[in-house]
Amino acid sequence: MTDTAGWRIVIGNDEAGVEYKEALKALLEADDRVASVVDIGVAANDSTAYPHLAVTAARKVAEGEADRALLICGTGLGVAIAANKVPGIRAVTAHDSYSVERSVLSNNAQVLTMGQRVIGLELAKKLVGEWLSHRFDENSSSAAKVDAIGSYEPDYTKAD
Ligand SMILES: O=C(CO)[C@H](O)COP(=O)(O)O
Repeated sequence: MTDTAGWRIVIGNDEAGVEYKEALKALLEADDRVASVVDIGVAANDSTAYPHLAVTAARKVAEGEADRALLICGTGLGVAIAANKVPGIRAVTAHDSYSVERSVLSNNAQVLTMGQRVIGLELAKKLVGEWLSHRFDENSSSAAKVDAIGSYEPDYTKAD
């Protein structure tokens, strides 16, 4: 994202996250800091397992179609674990203000996940609003540490 363009966000959920996905999607769509919202989540009667939608969303970020992803499941945990399987993706579950801030400023996480069965909706909305205001500083002391995370990713180009 450039300073002026607005975030391109992909949002997703499994059947345990439908209600919050709808509420948070509406919040994002009404926010001037957001350029676009792409919904890859499932409907209430769709039992698609959370890893599939998490990886779909994470791939959109990894491939540059979106800047960030917001994923909702029952706990937020499964979608984070699955999204982190996509090379280049840093996905975190965060249900408090400080963790949301540091997920961006320390970890340059592009994917935020939350659990509909864990956090109240009003707090989730507040945190998503805060999330939009945080931007990673590539010149910060955290940048080398984030690079170090990437250095542990498998390099498939070296496969025999
Ligand atoms: O929270 C979930 C995964 O972390 C998901 O919404 C429910 O998963 P389940 O407990 O395996 O049904």
